[in-house]
Amino acid sequence: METSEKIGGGNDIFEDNHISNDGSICGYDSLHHLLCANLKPHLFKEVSRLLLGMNCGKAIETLVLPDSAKVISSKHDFDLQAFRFGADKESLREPRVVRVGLIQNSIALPTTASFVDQKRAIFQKLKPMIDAAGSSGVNILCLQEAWMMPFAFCTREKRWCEFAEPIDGESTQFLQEFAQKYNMVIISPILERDDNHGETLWNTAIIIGNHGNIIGKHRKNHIPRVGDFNESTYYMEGNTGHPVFETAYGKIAVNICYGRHHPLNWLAFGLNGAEIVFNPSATVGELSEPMWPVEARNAAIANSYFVGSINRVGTEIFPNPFTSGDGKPQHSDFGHFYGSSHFSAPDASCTPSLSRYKDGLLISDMDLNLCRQLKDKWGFRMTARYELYADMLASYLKPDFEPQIISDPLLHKKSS
Ligand SMILES: NC(=O)NCCC(=O)O
Repeated sequence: METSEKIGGGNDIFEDNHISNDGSICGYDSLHHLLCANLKPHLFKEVSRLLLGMNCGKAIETLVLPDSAKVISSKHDFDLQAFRFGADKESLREPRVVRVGLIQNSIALPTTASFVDQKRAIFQKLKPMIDAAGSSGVNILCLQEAWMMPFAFCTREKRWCEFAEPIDGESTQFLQEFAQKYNMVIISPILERDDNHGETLWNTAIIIGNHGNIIGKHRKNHIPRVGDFNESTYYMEGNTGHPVFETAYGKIAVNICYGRHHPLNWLAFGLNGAEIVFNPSATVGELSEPMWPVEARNAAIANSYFVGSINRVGTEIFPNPFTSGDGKPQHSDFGHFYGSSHFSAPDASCTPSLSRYKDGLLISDMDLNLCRQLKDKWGFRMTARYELYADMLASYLKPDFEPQIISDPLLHKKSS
């Protein structure tokens, strides 16, 4: 197919490069829907087998949600999808099914509104979405990276630091009520201000327990220095290691956004025993979209755990134009945050993604027994050569490290 050929056929909103103005791909809100609408059913089934994998030998099943959740989603116009990952029946262990939710959202007011109003409006927008999760019986809910503010870190302007909050600040208090009301663990990624350490800033995920208590926090390990992601102007690499939080519903961890490009970061959460790792993110189409469906799925496979990937949606326009030292003309937005939140499972299956341009709540049941079943089947944990990797890393860290390269002796021989 020619690259300029229109996959969906003759829609005026398409541009030659297939990126439409409304954030959709060729007028569809996800790749899944694009393929479903344009492939014959038997082709769509086969393509889905490869793109979404198989869970226990079957295509991933959808889950029926209570009408109350559907009513809230149509009233507030957000995407609502639900699936279920099964596991094989075991003789000695009962299934360990948890219901997990991911929320993706755009900001609620222009970035020129007062900071107080912007934050309040995001709270208002999230209320019905969290209620829909709660009334659907979600046990663990994760929000997107820095959910309580616009992702202003492209600008390098320091005034956005005002959005930062202590661990027990207003965003946490707002969510604690829902955690208690719905007996739900909530992961809240915020811009943190650490008052006890000189009022420094961090990019932090707070884990709120199902009784509304704060279980702990994790700070983003890897800070991007790519494109407009000028985050290192605001905060440093995290100092909390790779904690796994044992909650009422399973062992969970948080790999914040750019950390998903680092396989050893994923590995460390696995070594500490995580069964579900969340990847709350803020990333844009031009930069990372081809990587998005690959990295989380690979991490789930390699580490025998579930991954919940969340990305914000929409285009956020900032008052003052900025540049990022990459030769691009000055501009006032990051580009389009493409949503597409989804779950990946250790058996290489994954859910379809939420919309590329709409707020959304994605829910999935997952039987955590699948993690050990995959360890037993593929033996990745058992066959890994940690002692070799440890030696390699120890030697790499030495200033006199030399790469282990064995050159073809004929390479540098002078021709006679
Ligand atoms: N928020 C963040 O770390 N974004 C970096 C860009 C990316 O990793 O896709």
